[in-house]
Amino acid sequence: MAVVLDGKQVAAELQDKVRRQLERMAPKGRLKLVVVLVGDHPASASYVRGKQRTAEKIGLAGEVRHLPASVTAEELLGVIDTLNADPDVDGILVQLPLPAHLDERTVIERIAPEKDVDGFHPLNVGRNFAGVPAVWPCTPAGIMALLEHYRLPVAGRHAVVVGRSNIVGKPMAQMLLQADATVTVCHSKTPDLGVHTRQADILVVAAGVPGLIGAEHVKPGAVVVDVGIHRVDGRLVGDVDFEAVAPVVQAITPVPGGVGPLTVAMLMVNTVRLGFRRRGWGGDEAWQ
Ligand SMILES: NC(=O)C1=CN([C@@H]2O[C@H](COP(=O)(O)OP(=O)(O)OC[C@H]3O[C@@H](n4cnc5c(N)ncnc54)[C@H](OP(=O)(O)O)[C@@H]3O)[C@@H](O)[C@H]2O)C=CC1
Ligand SMILES: Nc1nc(=O)c2c([nH]1)NC[C@@H]1CN(c3ccc(C(=O)N[C@@H](CCC(=O)O)C(=O)O)cc3)C=[N+]21
Ligand SMILES: [Mg+2]
Repeated sequence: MAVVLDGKQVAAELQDKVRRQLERMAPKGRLKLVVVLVGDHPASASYVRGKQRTAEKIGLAGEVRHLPASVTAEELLGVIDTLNADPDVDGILVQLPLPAHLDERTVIERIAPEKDVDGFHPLNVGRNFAGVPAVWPCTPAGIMALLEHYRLPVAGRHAVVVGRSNIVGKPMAQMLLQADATVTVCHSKTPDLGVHTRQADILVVAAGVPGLIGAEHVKPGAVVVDVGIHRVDGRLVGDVDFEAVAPVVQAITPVPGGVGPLTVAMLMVNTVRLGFRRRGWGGDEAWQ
């Protein structure tokens, strides 16, 4: 039976590290993260509450700017401009997806890159892909922290990523590549997924399809990271059929309690890194 990788535990440790650094800087001021939530997408509202709760717990000011689903592009961009210009605001996150009448690209590109805690702005994407230090998107960054925590080697391994979204799959593949893995990326047009996933030493699944990966898709002894999150019959499940896959592999993340909490913890780390840099409180060495 596999080791169950405890994302919740690793997230708690990361948060504690961040909390101690914020405590040290408390005499200088309080960093602030603003989450912009448009409309009433129920899953989004629940994630956003989780983010705000975590922020407050570790000593960040966490504010949710809740806008109606009917908000115009001009109004939303105006809110972002105000947050960009506000010297008290260190991090801005616009919760995705946005209602269909709003163009996500335009909105993401409006966020000041030095406050872009998601790492979605093209300047940060470009820097990251070029290997220039910037903040990485929270989900892949959290997964790398998890692999490090459990001392699961990446260099020289064959990593297979299922999914190629800008928020998970692509940055995940790039982070694994920069950590010296050999990387394969699969997507909805990949004819035979199993041919690739069965070769994975490290398999990261971010397809958004419940139960997509079964025992027949994995190599015995692999490390499996499940990014997917779905509410099915009132319970949370991932893209991996946990019951079927866990007995075959070396290690696997659960859903819930795996990647999700790490995403939230990394959001805090990114906020603090950007805040320290913007306020001149020191570089990364100041809080690591
Ligand atoms: N736990 C966490 O912190 C987070 C969880 N999530 C969850 O992770 C999942 C993925 O999110 P996200 O990347 O935003 O999703 P997207 O829908 O943006 O991307 C899904 C990707 O998976 C590919 N895909 C879809 N179906 C298949 C299939 N049958 N076989 C192979 N590839 C497939 C798509 O291919 P194509 O490009 O060809 O369309 C696409 O590249 C979702 O369940 C989401 O809720 C997301 C973010 C954070
Ligand atoms: N701009 C933006 N940035 C994001 O990072 C972003 C986003 N938009 N839109 C939606 C996705 C999804 N996402 C999750 C965060 C935490 C959990 C999480 O904490 N999950 C818990 C369970 C939570 C629950 O109980 O519902 C767990 O897996 O244990 C899940 C998913 C961030 N995303
Ligand atoms: Mg949209």
